[in-house]
Amino acid sequence: MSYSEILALSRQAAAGGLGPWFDDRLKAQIDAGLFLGEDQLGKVRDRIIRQLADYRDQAGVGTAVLGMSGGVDSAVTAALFKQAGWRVVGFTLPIRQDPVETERGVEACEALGLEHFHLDLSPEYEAMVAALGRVDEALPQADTNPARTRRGNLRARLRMIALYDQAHRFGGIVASTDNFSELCAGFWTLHGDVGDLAPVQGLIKSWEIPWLAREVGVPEKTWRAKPTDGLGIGGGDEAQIGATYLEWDITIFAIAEALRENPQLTATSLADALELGGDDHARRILDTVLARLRMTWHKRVNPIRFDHPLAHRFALIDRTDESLFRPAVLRQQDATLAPSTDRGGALLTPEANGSNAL
Ligand SMILES: Nc1ncnc2c1ncn2[C@@H]1O[C@H](COP(=O)(O)OP(=O)(O)OC[C@H]2O[C@@H]([n+]3cccc(C(=O)O)c3)[C@H](O)[C@@H]2O)[C@@H](O)[C@H]1O
Ligand SMILES: Nc1ncnc2c1ncn2[C@@H]1O[C@H](COP(=O)(O)OP(=O)(O)OP(=O)(O)O)[C@@H](O)[C@H]1O
Repeated sequence: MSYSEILALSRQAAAGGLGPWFDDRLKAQIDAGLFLGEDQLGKVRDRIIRQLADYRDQAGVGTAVLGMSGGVDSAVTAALFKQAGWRVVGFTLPIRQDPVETERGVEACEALGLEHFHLDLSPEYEAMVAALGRVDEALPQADTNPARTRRGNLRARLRMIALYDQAHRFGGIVASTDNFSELCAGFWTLHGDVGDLAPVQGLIKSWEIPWLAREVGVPEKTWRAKPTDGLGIGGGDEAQIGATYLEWDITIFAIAEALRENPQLTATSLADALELGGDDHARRILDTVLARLRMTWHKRVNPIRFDHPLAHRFALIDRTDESLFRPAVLRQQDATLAPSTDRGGALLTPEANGSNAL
Protein backbone atom coordinates (compact mmCIF):
# COMPACT_ATOMS: atom_id res chain seq x y z
CA MET A 1 0.00 0.00 0.00
CA SER A 2 1.28 3.43 -0.71
CA TYR A 3 0.53 6.78 0.75
CA SER A 4 -0.44 8.12 -2.68
CA GLU A 5 -2.87 5.23 -3.21
CA ILE A 6 -4.68 6.16 0.01
CA LEU A 7 -4.84 9.78 -1.06
CA ALA A 8 -6.24 8.80 -4.44
CA LEU A 9 -8.83 6.24 -3.27
CA SER A 10 -10.04 8.48 -0.45
CA ARG A 11 -10.54 11.29 -3.00
CA GLN A 12 -8.35 13.46 -0.78
CA ALA A 13 -5.82 14.03 -3.59
CA ALA A 14 -8.56 15.53 -5.76
CA ALA A 15 -9.51 17.77 -2.82
CA GLY A 16 -5.98 19.21 -2.76
CA GLY A 17 -4.20 16.77 -0.43
CA LEU A 18 -3.80 16.85 3.34
CA GLY A 19 -2.73 19.66 5.67
CA PRO A 20 0.60 19.29 7.52
CA TRP A 21 -0.65 17.71 10.77
CA PHE A 22 -2.80 15.16 8.93
CA ASP A 23 -0.01 14.40 6.52
CA ASP A 24 2.43 13.58 9.34
CA ARG A 25 -0.15 11.54 11.21
CA LEU A 26 -1.15 9.54 8.17
CA LYS A 27 2.46 8.57 7.51
CA ALA A 28 2.91 7.55 11.15
CA GLN A 29 -0.37 5.61 11.13
CA ILE A 30 0.62 3.77 7.97
CA ASP A 31 3.91 2.81 9.66
CA ALA A 32 2.00 1.68 12.76
CA GLY A 33 -0.26 -0.50 10.62
CA LEU A 34 -3.43 1.39 11.47
CA PHE A 35 -4.17 1.84 7.79
CA LEU A 36 -4.11 -1.80 6.74
CA GLY A 37 -1.78 -2.81 3.94
CA GLU A 38 -3.07 -4.63 0.87
CA ASP A 39 -1.95 -8.05 2.17
CA GLN A 40 -3.85 -7.52 5.39
CA LEU A 41 -6.87 -6.24 3.53
CA GLY A 42 -6.85 -9.32 1.32
CA LYS A 43 -7.01 -11.43 4.47
CA VAL A 44 -9.83 -9.30 5.84
CA ARG A 45 -11.77 -9.78 2.59
CA ASP A 46 -11.23 -13.56 2.64
CA ARG A 47 -12.22 -13.82 6.26
CA ILE A 48 -15.40 -11.78 5.83
CA ILE A 49 -16.42 -13.94 2.87
CA ARG A 50 -15.66 -17.14 4.80
CA GLN A 51 -17.67 -15.95 7.78
CA LEU A 52 -20.63 -14.97 5.61
CA ALA A 53 -20.53 -18.43 4.01
CA ASP A 54 -20.30 -20.12 7.43
CA TYR A 55 -23.18 -18.05 8.73
CA ARG A 56 -25.31 -19.01 5.73
CA ASP A 57 -24.66 -22.71 6.33
CA GLN A 58 -24.97 -22.64 10.09
CA ALA A 59 -27.91 -20.26 10.50
CA GLY A 60 -29.86 -21.79 7.62
CA VAL A 61 -30.52 -18.47 5.90
CA GLY A 62 -29.15 -17.77 2.45
CA THR A 63 -30.89 -14.70 1.04
CA ALA A 64 -29.76 -11.15 1.69
CA VAL A 65 -31.95 -8.19 0.78
CA LEU A 66 -30.45 -4.71 0.64
CA GLY A 67 -31.01 -1.22 -0.67
CA MET A 68 -28.74 -0.35 -3.58
CA SER A 69 -28.28 3.40 -3.44
CA GLY A 70 -25.61 3.82 -6.11
CA GLY A 71 -23.05 4.32 -3.35
CA VAL A 72 -20.03 2.21 -2.56
CA ASP A 73 -21.14 0.86 0.84
CA SER A 74 -24.18 -0.98 -0.46
CA ALA A 75 -22.34 -2.21 -3.56
CA VAL A 76 -19.37 -3.63 -1.66
CA THR A 77 -21.67 -5.27 0.89
CA ALA A 78 -23.73 -6.89 -1.87
CA ALA A 79 -20.56 -8.13 -3.60
CA LEU A 80 -19.28 -9.78 -0.40
CA PHE A 81 -22.57 -11.60 0.22
CA LYS A 82 -22.64 -12.70 -3.40
CA GLN A 83 -19.09 -14.04 -3.29
CA ALA A 84 -20.00 -15.95 -0.13
CA GLY A 85 -22.69 -17.81 -2.10
CA TRP A 86 -25.76 -15.93 -0.93
CA ARG A 87 -28.76 -15.10 -3.08
CA VAL A 88 -28.64 -11.29 -3.10
CA VAL A 89 -31.67 -9.17 -3.90
CA GLY A 90 -30.92 -5.49 -4.49
CA PHE A 91 -33.61 -2.81 -4.27
CA THR A 92 -33.29 0.64 -5.75
CA LEU A 93 -35.63 2.72 -3.59
CA PRO A 94 -35.48 6.30 -4.79
CA ILE A 95 -37.22 8.99 -2.81
CA ARG A 96 -37.00 12.20 -4.83
CA GLN A 97 -33.57 10.90 -5.86
CA ASP A 98 -31.06 12.19 -8.35
CA PRO A 99 -31.62 9.66 -11.19
CA VAL A 100 -27.85 9.37 -11.67
CA GLU A 101 -27.60 7.69 -8.24
CA THR A 102 -30.40 5.26 -9.06
CA GLU A 103 -28.77 4.41 -12.40
CA ARG A 104 -25.53 3.59 -10.58
CA GLY A 105 -27.52 1.33 -8.23
CA VAL A 106 -29.05 -0.50 -11.21
CA GLU A 107 -25.66 -0.83 -12.90
CA ALA A 108 -24.08 -2.22 -9.74
CA CYS A 109 -26.87 -4.84 -9.52
CA GLU A 110 -26.13 -5.86 -13.11
CA ALA A 111 -22.35 -5.88 -12.70
CA LEU A 112 -22.54 -7.98 -9.52
CA GLY A 113 -25.19 -10.37 -10.87
CA LEU A 114 -27.84 -9.48 -8.29
CA GLU A 115 -31.56 -9.85 -8.63
CA HIS A 116 -32.96 -6.37 -8.85
CA PHE A 117 -36.25 -4.71 -7.94
CA HIS A 118 -37.10 -1.05 -8.28
CA LEU A 119 -39.63 0.72 -6.09
CA ASP A 120 -40.04 4.49 -6.03
CA LEU A 121 -41.11 5.42 -2.50
CA SER A 122 -41.55 9.16 -3.17
CA PRO A 123 -45.38 9.12 -2.88
CA GLU A 124 -45.24 7.21 0.40
CA TYR A 125 -42.62 9.64 1.71
CA GLU A 126 -44.78 12.65 0.73
CA ALA A 127 -47.77 11.04 2.43
CA MET A 128 -45.78 10.38 5.62
CA VAL A 129 -44.45 13.95 5.75
CA ALA A 130 -47.96 15.31 5.19
CA ALA A 131 -49.37 13.05 7.91
CA LEU A 132 -46.79 14.17 10.46
CA GLY A 133 -47.34 17.74 9.30
CA ARG A 134 -50.79 17.47 10.86
CA VAL A 135 -49.14 17.41 14.31
CA ASP A 136 -46.16 19.63 13.50
CA GLU A 137 -46.15 22.08 10.60
CA ALA A 138 -42.39 22.54 10.87
CA LEU A 139 -41.70 19.09 9.47
CA PRO A 140 -43.03 19.66 5.95
CA GLN A 141 -42.27 23.37 5.82
CA ALA A 142 -39.07 24.31 7.62
CA ASP A 143 -35.83 24.57 5.67
CA THR A 144 -33.69 24.18 8.77
CA ASN A 145 -31.07 21.57 9.56
CA PRO A 146 -33.19 19.76 12.18
CA ALA A 147 -36.22 19.63 9.86
CA ARG A 148 -34.09 18.37 6.95
CA THR A 149 -32.56 15.73 9.21
CA ARG A 150 -35.97 14.61 10.41
CA ARG A 151 -37.21 14.32 6.83
CA GLY A 152 -34.01 12.46 5.90
CA ASN A 153 -34.52 10.03 8.76
CA LEU A 154 -38.07 9.39 7.54
CA ARG A 155 -36.64 8.36 4.17
CA ALA A 156 -34.19 5.95 5.77
CA ARG A 157 -36.94 4.44 7.93
CA LEU A 158 -39.35 4.08 5.00
CA ARG A 159 -36.66 2.14 3.12
CA MET A 160 -36.17 -0.01 6.19
CA ILE A 161 -39.90 -0.85 6.28
CA ALA A 162 -39.78 -1.93 2.63
CA LEU A 163 -36.57 -3.96 3.02
CA TYR A 164 -37.74 -5.85 6.12
CA ASP A 165 -40.98 -6.70 4.37
CA GLN A 166 -39.06 -8.07 1.41
CA ALA A 167 -36.64 -10.00 3.63
CA HIS A 168 -39.66 -11.71 5.17
CA ARG A 169 -41.09 -12.39 1.74
CA PHE A 170 -37.89 -14.12 0.61
CA GLY A 171 -37.16 -15.81 3.92
CA GLY A 172 -33.94 -13.83 4.14
CA ILE A 173 -32.23 -11.10 6.12
CA VAL A 174 -31.53 -7.42 5.58
CA ALA A 175 -27.85 -6.65 5.01
CA SER A 176 -26.37 -3.70 6.90
CA THR A 177 -24.09 -1.52 4.83
CA ASP A 178 -22.57 0.79 7.44
CA ASN A 179 -18.81 1.16 7.86
CA PHE A 180 -16.51 2.02 10.76
CA SER A 181 -16.19 5.71 9.88
CA GLU A 182 -19.98 6.10 9.87
CA LEU A 183 -20.21 4.16 13.12
CA CYS A 184 -17.79 6.58 14.80
CA ALA A 185 -19.53 9.61 13.30
CA GLY A 186 -23.01 8.42 14.33
CA PHE A 187 -23.76 8.86 10.66
CA TRP A 188 -26.74 6.58 10.28
CA THR A 189 -30.38 6.64 11.28
CA LEU A 190 -31.40 4.64 14.33
CA HIS A 191 -33.90 2.00 13.16
CA GLY A 192 -33.34 3.22 9.60
CA ASP A 193 -30.40 2.26 7.40
CA VAL A 194 -29.43 -0.71 9.54
CA GLY A 195 -30.02 -4.39 9.09
CA ASP A 196 -29.24 -7.80 10.52
CA LEU A 197 -25.68 -8.54 9.50
CA ALA A 198 -22.98 -5.91 9.05
CA PRO A 199 -19.97 -7.31 7.20
CA VAL A 200 -18.15 -4.01 6.55
CA GLN A 201 -18.80 -2.31 9.88
CA GLY A 202 -15.13 -2.58 10.87
CA LEU A 203 -13.75 -0.97 7.70
CA ILE A 204 -12.83 2.69 7.27
CA LYS A 205 -14.46 4.62 4.50
CA SER A 206 -11.43 6.60 3.35
CA TRP A 207 -9.34 3.64 2.28
CA GLU A 208 -10.54 0.12 3.08
CA ILE A 209 -14.07 0.41 1.68
CA PRO A 210 -13.08 1.73 -1.77
CA TRP A 211 -10.08 -0.67 -1.86
CA LEU A 212 -12.32 -3.64 -1.16
CA ALA A 213 -14.97 -2.40 -3.60
CA ARG A 214 -12.40 -2.24 -6.38
CA GLU A 215 -11.18 -5.75 -5.45
CA VAL A 216 -14.57 -7.41 -5.50
CA GLY A 217 -15.73 -6.04 -8.85
CA VAL A 218 -17.84 -3.02 -7.91
CA PRO A 219 -18.03 -0.73 -10.96
CA GLU A 220 -15.41 2.03 -10.90
CA LYS A 221 -18.05 4.70 -11.29
CA THR A 222 -19.45 3.60 -7.94
CA TRP A 223 -16.28 3.37 -5.88
CA ARG A 224 -15.19 6.73 -7.26
CA ALA A 225 -18.53 8.42 -6.56
CA LYS A 226 -18.80 11.20 -4.01
CA PRO A 227 -20.33 9.71 -0.82
CA THR A 228 -23.87 10.92 -0.16
CA ASP A 229 -26.46 10.03 2.45
CA GLY A 230 -29.20 9.67 -0.17
CA LEU A 231 -31.50 11.56 2.17
CA GLY A 232 -31.54 15.02 0.66
CA ILE A 233 -30.13 16.58 3.84
CA GLY A 234 -27.56 18.30 1.65
CA GLY A 235 -23.96 18.59 0.56
CA GLY A 236 -22.78 14.96 0.67
CA ASP A 237 -21.41 13.04 3.67
CA GLU A 238 -18.18 14.98 4.08
CA ALA A 239 -19.85 18.40 3.96
CA GLN A 240 -22.34 17.23 6.60
CA ILE A 241 -19.71 15.68 8.82
CA GLY A 242 -17.44 18.73 8.45
CA ALA A 243 -14.29 16.77 7.56
CA THR A 244 -13.18 14.57 4.71
CA TYR A 245 -13.40 10.85 5.48
CA LEU A 246 -9.61 10.64 5.46
CA GLU A 247 -9.30 13.48 7.97
CA TRP A 248 -12.03 11.88 10.03
CA ASP A 249 -10.35 8.45 10.13
CA ILE A 250 -6.90 9.87 10.93
CA THR A 251 -8.37 11.95 13.77
CA ILE A 252 -10.29 9.02 15.27
CA PHE A 253 -7.13 6.86 15.28
CA ALA A 254 -5.10 9.74 16.73
CA ILE A 255 -7.61 10.37 19.55
CA ALA A 256 -7.78 6.67 20.40
CA GLU A 257 -4.01 6.43 20.45
CA ALA A 258 -3.67 9.50 22.69
CA LEU A 259 -6.27 8.09 25.12
CA ARG A 260 -4.49 4.76 25.20
CA GLU A 261 -1.25 6.52 26.16
CA ASN A 262 -2.98 8.70 28.71
CA PRO A 263 -6.48 7.60 29.80
CA GLN A 264 -6.82 10.77 31.93
CA LEU A 265 -7.06 13.03 28.88
CA THR A 266 -10.24 15.05 28.47
CA ALA A 267 -11.84 16.54 25.38
CA THR A 268 -10.23 19.88 26.24
CA SER A 269 -6.73 18.53 26.85
CA LEU A 270 -6.66 16.47 23.66
CA ALA A 271 -5.54 19.32 21.40
CA ASP A 272 -2.29 19.66 23.36
CA ALA A 273 -1.74 15.92 23.56
CA LEU A 274 -2.17 15.62 19.80
CA GLU A 275 0.47 18.30 19.23
CA LEU A 276 -1.60 20.26 16.74
CA GLY A 277 0.71 23.26 17.08
CA GLY A 278 -0.34 26.12 14.84
CA ASP A 279 -2.28 23.96 12.38
CA ASP A 280 -5.61 25.79 12.60
CA HIS A 281 -7.32 23.50 10.12
CA ALA A 282 -6.40 20.45 12.20
CA ARG A 283 -7.72 22.21 15.33
CA ARG A 284 -11.03 22.90 13.59
CA ILE A 285 -11.33 19.29 12.48
CA LEU A 286 -10.52 18.01 15.97
CA ASP A 287 -13.31 20.23 17.35
CA THR A 288 -15.68 18.90 14.69
CA VAL A 289 -14.82 15.29 15.46
CA LEU A 290 -15.17 15.79 19.21
CA ALA A 291 -18.50 17.59 18.75
CA ARG A 292 -19.81 14.64 16.72
CA LEU A 293 -18.58 12.07 19.21
CA ARG A 294 -20.27 14.08 21.97
CA MET A 295 -23.54 14.22 19.99
CA THR A 296 -23.62 10.57 18.99
CA TRP A 297 -21.99 8.36 21.66
CA HIS A 298 -25.45 7.17 22.71
CA LYS A 299 -26.14 5.75 19.26
CA ARG A 300 -23.23 3.34 19.66
CA VAL A 301 -24.72 1.84 22.84
CA ASN A 302 -28.32 1.76 21.69
CA PRO A 303 -30.56 0.40 23.21
CA ILE A 304 -29.37 1.79 26.53
CA ARG A 305 -29.80 -0.68 29.39
CA PHE A 306 -28.00 0.90 32.38
CA ASP A 307 -26.70 -1.47 34.97
CA HIS A 308 -30.05 -3.19 35.04
CA PRO A 309 -31.16 -4.60 38.44
CA LEU A 310 -32.06 -7.83 36.67
CA ALA A 311 -29.03 -7.88 34.37
CA HIS A 312 -28.29 -11.49 35.25
CA ARG A 313 -31.29 -12.38 33.07
CA PHE A 314 -29.46 -11.08 30.00
CA ALA A 315 -26.57 -13.38 30.91
CA LEU A 316 -29.01 -16.24 31.45
CA ILE A 317 -30.58 -16.03 27.99
CA ASP A 318 -27.18 -15.31 26.45
CA ARG A 319 -25.79 -18.58 27.88
CA THR A 320 -28.90 -20.45 26.77
CA ASP A 321 -28.58 -19.19 23.18
CA GLU A 322 -24.88 -19.84 23.17
CA SER A 323 -25.33 -23.42 24.39
CA LEU A 324 -28.23 -24.40 22.18
CA PHE A 325 -28.61 -22.62 18.88
CA ARG A 326 -26.23 -19.73 18.20
CA PRO A 327 -24.16 -20.52 15.08
CA ALA A 328 -20.58 -21.53 15.74
CA VAL A 329 -19.25 -18.76 13.48
CA LEU A 330 -20.29 -16.26 16.15
CA ARG A 331 -18.27 -18.09 18.78
CA GLN A 332 -15.00 -18.39 16.88
CA GLN A 333 -12.26 -16.28 18.40
CA ASP A 334 -9.76 -16.32 15.51
CA ALA A 335 -6.67 -14.19 15.95
CA THR A 336 -7.53 -10.65 14.98
CA LEU A 337 -5.99 -9.09 11.93
CA ALA A 338 -4.67 -6.21 14.01
CA PRO A 339 -1.38 -4.70 12.91
CA SER A 340 1.78 -6.25 14.28
CA THR A 341 3.28 -3.16 15.90
CA ASP A 342 2.51 -2.46 19.55
CA ARG A 343 0.92 0.86 18.80
CA GLY A 344 -1.44 -0.33 16.12
CA GLY A 345 -2.08 -3.68 17.76
CA ALA A 346 -3.23 -2.09 20.97
CA LEU A 347 -5.63 0.16 19.13
CA LEU A 348 -7.13 -2.51 16.95
CA THR A 349 -8.05 -5.11 19.51
CA PRO A 350 -11.54 -6.52 18.99
CA GLU A 351 -12.87 -4.55 21.98
CA ALA A 352 -11.60 -1.27 20.60
CA ASN A 353 -12.36 -1.93 16.98
CA GLY A 354 -15.58 -3.91 17.00
CA SER A 355 -18.96 -2.88 18.26
CA ASN A 356 -22.36 -4.45 18.13
CA ALA A 357 -23.97 -1.05 18.40
CA LEU A 358 -25.67 -1.22 15.04
N1 LIG B 1 -28.82 11.11 25.16
C1 LIG B 1 -29.52 10.22 24.44
N2 LIG B 1 -29.66 8.95 24.89
C2 LIG B 1 -30.33 8.04 24.15
N3 LIG B 1 -30.92 8.29 22.97
C3 LIG B 1 -30.83 9.55 22.49
C4 LIG B 1 -30.12 10.56 23.19
N4 LIG B 1 -30.17 11.70 22.47
C5 LIG B 1 -30.89 11.43 21.38
N5 LIG B 1 -31.31 10.13 21.37
C6 LIG B 1 -32.12 9.44 20.34
O1 LIG B 1 -31.42 9.53 19.11
C7 LIG B 1 -32.30 10.05 18.10
C8 LIG B 1 -31.45 10.74 17.03
O2 LIG B 1 -30.77 9.75 16.26
P1 LIG B 1 -31.29 9.43 14.80
O3 LIG B 1 -32.77 9.27 14.80
O4 LIG B 1 -30.50 8.29 14.26
O5 LIG B 1 -30.99 10.78 14.00
P2 LIG B 1 -29.73 11.74 13.91
O6 LIG B 1 -28.50 11.09 14.43
O7 LIG B 1 -30.09 13.04 14.49
O8 LIG B 1 -29.65 11.92 12.35
C9 LIG B 1 -29.17 10.91 11.50
C10 LIG B 1 -27.84 11.32 10.92
O9 LIG B 1 -27.31 10.23 10.18
C11 LIG B 1 -27.05 10.65 8.86
N6 LIG B 1 -27.36 9.52 7.94
C12 LIG B 1 -28.54 8.87 8.05
C13 LIG B 1 -28.79 7.80 7.19
C14 LIG B 1 -27.82 7.42 6.27
C15 LIG B 1 -26.62 8.11 6.23
C16 LIG B 1 -25.55 7.67 5.32
O10 LIG B 1 -24.92 8.41 4.63
O11 LIG B 1 -25.29 6.49 5.39
C17 LIG B 1 -26.40 9.18 7.09
C18 LIG B 1 -27.96 11.80 8.59
O12 LIG B 1 -27.43 12.62 7.58
C19 LIG B 1 -27.96 12.49 9.96
O13 LIG B 1 -26.83 13.30 10.10
C20 LIG B 1 -33.20 11.00 18.88
O14 LIG B 1 -34.38 11.29 18.16
C21 LIG B 1 -33.46 10.16 20.12
O15 LIG B 1 -34.45 9.19 19.83
N1 LIG C 1 -31.96 5.34 -3.12
C1 LIG C 1 -31.70 4.28 -2.37
N2 LIG C 1 -32.14 3.06 -2.77
C2 LIG C 1 -31.91 1.96 -2.05
N3 LIG C 1 -31.23 1.97 -0.89
C3 LIG C 1 -30.77 3.13 -0.44
C4 LIG C 1 -30.97 4.35 -1.14
N4 LIG C 1 -30.37 5.34 -0.45
C5 LIG C 1 -29.82 4.77 0.65
N5 LIG C 1 -30.05 3.44 0.66
C6 LIG C 1 -29.62 2.46 1.66
O1 LIG C 1 -29.12 3.15 2.80
C7 LIG C 1 -27.75 2.80 3.01
C8 LIG C 1 -26.98 3.95 3.64
O2 LIG C 1 -26.67 4.91 2.70
P1 LIG C 1 -25.14 5.33 2.50
O3 LIG C 1 -25.23 6.59 1.76
O4 LIG C 1 -24.37 5.24 3.74
O5 LIG C 1 -24.52 4.13 1.68
P2 LIG C 1 -24.09 4.09 0.19
O6 LIG C 1 -25.02 5.01 -0.54
O7 LIG C 1 -24.11 2.66 -0.20
O8 LIG C 1 -22.63 4.65 0.13
P3 LIG C 1 -22.13 6.18 0.06
O9 LIG C 1 -22.19 6.68 1.49
O10 LIG C 1 -20.75 6.04 -0.46
O11 LIG C 1 -23.03 6.97 -0.84
C9 LIG C 1 -27.25 2.39 1.65
O12 LIG C 1 -26.08 1.59 1.74
C10 LIG C 1 -28.45 1.65 1.10
O13 LIG C 1 -28.51 0.31 1.58
